[in-house]
Amino acid sequence: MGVLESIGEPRDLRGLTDRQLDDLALEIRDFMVEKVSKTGGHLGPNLGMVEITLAMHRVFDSPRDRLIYDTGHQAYVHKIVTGRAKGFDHLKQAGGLSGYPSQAESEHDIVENSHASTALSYADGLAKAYRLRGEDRHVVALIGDGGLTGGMAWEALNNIADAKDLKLVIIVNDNGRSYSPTVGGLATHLAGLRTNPRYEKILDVVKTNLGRTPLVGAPMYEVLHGVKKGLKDMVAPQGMFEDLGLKYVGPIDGHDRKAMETALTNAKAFGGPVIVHAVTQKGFGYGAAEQDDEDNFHSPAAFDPLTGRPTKVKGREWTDVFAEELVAIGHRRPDVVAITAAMLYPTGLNKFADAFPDRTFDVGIAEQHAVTSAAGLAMGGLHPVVGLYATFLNRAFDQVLMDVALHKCGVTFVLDRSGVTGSDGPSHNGMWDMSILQLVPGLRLAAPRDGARLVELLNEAVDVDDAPTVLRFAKGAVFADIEAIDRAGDCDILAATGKDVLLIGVGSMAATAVDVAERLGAQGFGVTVVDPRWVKPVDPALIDLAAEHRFVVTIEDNGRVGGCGAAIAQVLRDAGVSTPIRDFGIPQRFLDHAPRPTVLAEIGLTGQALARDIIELIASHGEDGPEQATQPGTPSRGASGA
Ligand SMILES: Cc1ncc(C[n+]2csc(CCOP(=O)(O)OP(=O)(O)O)c2C)c(N)n1
Ligand SMILES: CC(=O)[C@@H](O)[C@H](O)COP(=O)(O)O
Ligand SMILES: [Mg+2]
Repeated sequence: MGVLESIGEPRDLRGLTDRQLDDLALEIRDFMVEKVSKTGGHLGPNLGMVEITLAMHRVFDSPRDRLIYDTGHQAYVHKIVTGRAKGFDHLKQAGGLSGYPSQAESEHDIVENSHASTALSYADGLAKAYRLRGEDRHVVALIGDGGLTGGMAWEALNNIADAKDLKLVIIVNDNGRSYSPTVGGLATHLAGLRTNPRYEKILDVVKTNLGRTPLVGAPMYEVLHGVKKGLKDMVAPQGMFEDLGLKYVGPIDGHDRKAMETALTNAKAFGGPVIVHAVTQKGFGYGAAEQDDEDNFHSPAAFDPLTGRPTKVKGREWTDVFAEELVAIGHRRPDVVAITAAMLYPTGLNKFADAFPDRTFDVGIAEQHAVTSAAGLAMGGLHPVVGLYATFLNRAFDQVLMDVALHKCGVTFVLDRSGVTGSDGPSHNGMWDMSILQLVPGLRLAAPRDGARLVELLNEAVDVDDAPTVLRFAKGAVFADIEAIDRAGDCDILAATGKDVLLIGVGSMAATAVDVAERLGAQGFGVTVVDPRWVKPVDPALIDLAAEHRFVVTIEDNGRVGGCGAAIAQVLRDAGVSTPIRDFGIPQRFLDHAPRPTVLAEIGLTGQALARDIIELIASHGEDGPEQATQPGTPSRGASGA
């Protein structure tokens, strides 16, 4: 039996010998490669976290001491040593282990939000609470070098630097990468600390004299071992952390568990805020991940553990269509530039960067800065395209509102992973953008239904130079093109079999709307399916169309509250159109992790469920059947919207 099987809780780590702990580290790495190769997940970040996590749980007493993981994608080892190894067969699956910390799973977990750069703020608050309540508890916040490029982290550090008596240990897990190499002055500074020749020289002196120092006894060895391994603030190059007034310990080899334990033990004993700078390698211990320079192992899908190659061939994705079209636009529009917030490859902007390196800006995990910098770029005569995941735009809402829209800047935001993403859990669903962006005066919002419309709408968006424009599309395989059979205003008519129901399918839900129309047609109901293309502002053509139908139904892969359906209902009300309207979307709650199709079925956003609900809606209005005979011809067929 291996050591891993004997670990049911962190206390089981305390009695292990160094040899057993080294064996455990190897077993954990093999375990994660084997399990994640089947389920997919954040393998690269977690392979770099083995020794650090073992040291954290051996030095601190979780859950009395609180361990917080920034972004939370690197907490697999934490889950393994807190009794959840068996859950990895169902990692990120419906009812299975979450890919992030989860309070429902364990008393050892506290922060579930997967948005980066938040850990130090949580830690600041928690440590203050324990101090005020007189509780002798430590807070340990682990943050990556990428997470440290986020503004919130510096807001927290500014406060923590002043709080000398907070029992707070910050571990900077510096692997030099977010997805891609971490950028900016901070990354350069951290690299400087890692490779400072003065630090290396001192270490050599200590190392070579250690054996010959006549006075060296056991205690001295420990001290000097500590110095060699990083407890050397007297020799540390003057870093910005110390300039801030923060005690800094490091850099330390984050794969040397004993060195980490020594540093954490001393940091704990210090009794005030300490930064422990650990240097690790993303993917450490698994060759394919160590050599990964295109982010393939940050969050891989299932792969062959022997070769590291994906087991499923990915089809053409929404991201690919966007990436290719933006390069084409870039060739004809020298004013178009691109901004990424440390996600060059995941957003597809790596293609634009290859073609136009001087016109591509990676600002680090700094969405607020990305948006306002884009406003500056627009004020300077350029047209920025900001590529983000939809959920991460949430934190830059004020910048969109007051820095871009107020100044009527021509900035285009392209929101990937919009709608239900599913497996990455509640904080990763892109389900709020079409609600919050409704509030922004002058902003134009488009939701392409397929690849052809993505190309069309992206070109229309970059031609708008006096207002923010937004495109949003789902995660994964791009949907098959659905051609329009007619136009009404700027809207595409996808089916027209009668006037019982005007079915407005937004973006990825247009294909589902076509499916619903077919199901309703089979029950004799006549349906007009409309894809608005631009959902904000509401197209006036929808007012006339609504007035001509018995019912209006909207379907969107976004929260119902404040979504497109709500906006359309308001416009119809204001126009005096009394046609009953019902909006379908994501209910206002945090959705548990599960694959996208599973979540869509659970919340009723499938063709079958919607058709059933619409028939019930019609019946609830005291009208039981179709009023008009269904006109001949069936709607054009689209792919399923799942
Ligand atoms: C606000 C926000 N923006 C973007 C992301 C996407 N994201 C997830 S992990 C990651 C890189 C994190 O880098 P780092 O903090 O260095 O951790 P590492 O993966 O290197 O351990 C990014 C950009 C996010 N989770 N939150
Ligand atoms: C933790 C994080 O925010 C990212 O790593 C995210 O999990 C990646 O999502 P995709 O797999 O959809 O690119
Ligand atoms: Mg990193």
